[in-house]
Amino acid sequence: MDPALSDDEIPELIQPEDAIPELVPTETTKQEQSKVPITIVTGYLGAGKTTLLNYILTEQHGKKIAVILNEFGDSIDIEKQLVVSDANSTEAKPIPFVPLANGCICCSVKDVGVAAIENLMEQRGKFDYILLETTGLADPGNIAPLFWLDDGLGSSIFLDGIVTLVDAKNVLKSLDEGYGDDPKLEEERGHDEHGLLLTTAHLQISHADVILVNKSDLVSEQELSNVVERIRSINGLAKIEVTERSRVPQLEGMLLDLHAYEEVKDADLRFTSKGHSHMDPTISTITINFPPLSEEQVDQFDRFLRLILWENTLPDDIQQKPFEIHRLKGRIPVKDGRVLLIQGVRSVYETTEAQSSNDDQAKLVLIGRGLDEPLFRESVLATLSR
Ligand SMILES: Nc1nc2c(ncn2[C@@H]2O[C@H](COP(=O)(O)OP(=O)(O)OP(=O)(O)O)[C@@H](O)[C@H]2O)c(=O)[nH]1
Ligand SMILES: [Zn+2]
Repeated sequence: MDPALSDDEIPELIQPEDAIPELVPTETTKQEQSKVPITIVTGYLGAGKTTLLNYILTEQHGKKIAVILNEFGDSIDIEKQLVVSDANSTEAKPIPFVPLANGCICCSVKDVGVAAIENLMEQRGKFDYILLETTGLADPGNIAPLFWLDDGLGSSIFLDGIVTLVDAKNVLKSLDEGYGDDPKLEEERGHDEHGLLLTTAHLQISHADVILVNKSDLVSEQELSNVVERIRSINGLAKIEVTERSRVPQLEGMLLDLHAYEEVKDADLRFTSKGHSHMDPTISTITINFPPLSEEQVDQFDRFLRLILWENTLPDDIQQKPFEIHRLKGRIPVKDGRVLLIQGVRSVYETTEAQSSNDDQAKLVLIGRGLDEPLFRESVLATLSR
């Protein structure tokens, strides 16, 4: 396990006031060599998660993959079963989970979860990859920041991305009515001022980097395209793939090596430019384009980000309705030639820099609840003109 870091050794992930750390391509390569990527797999009961994991464990991918099934995020009951696959076996071998000696209940899920995985690697040797399957009701927005943040704390694992499986036959019903088996939880998340329910299905879709629309054999082509359109309107950033029996056409980029929390590439933002209608009343993706920033505007823009992510409000409170941001990505060119690359999940965000680019417009993409695109655009422009 990593030796404890003293306070001044802990790298700050959020450092709006400080100098922005430089993102150089070698950084990623270095990280990938020394750290183990983790993909979080979410999806409601019966959507096909186990089918997906079995498929992966029997595919010849030449990787040693640990599959962790647990109640993560919903309870401290950290894990039930661990399955490790390696290149030479087609048989998934469950191994007993060794609890942490100091895994007491009052520790945060973060400490317990990340430390447990590290502990496991110490005992079993390093894996090439970790897949963490969450329960049907887990909100990935609570889990993702834990792994992402811990990456900055010298952890030996890093968050590669989130994959959400949906059941093509039932997902529209889930979005409209919730999963129905935990009314209390959905009641807590609440209805907005229009009486719209924020369901677990919404949360699993809005945080996803890849969405597998599974059980496509059970719906007609028309139903399938309705499902895809609805999902796209919620999450304009994710890759969407239609599957049967969870058979993804390739593992790389669909399940493994997603690089979803690394450098924001122009291509990552491409889907969102197509102008999708806001079919889902609860959650939508909005895109804001604006001109490159002057150096003086960089601070103003950062203040804007902090306000919308940390205070859930727009400057001058011009949007009275409450909103909620689940995911954020942006490429913001600065007139001095830099490009700011912004990644966020819930209230956690990170700004890195790339040198020079072809971006002639800044592009900020937000996924969340109650986001009013024209108001946000107006607000960004007003902020920058101060
Ligand atoms: N028709 C059809 N059935 C599928 C498909 N994918 C999975 N199934 C079946 O659906 C059932 C549920 O699949 P699982 O993989 O167990 O779903 P899960 O998400 O892992 O469910 P839990 O692990 O219980 O949370 C199983 O009987 C699968 O064989 C599909 O594409 N089409
Ligand atoms: Zn404790």
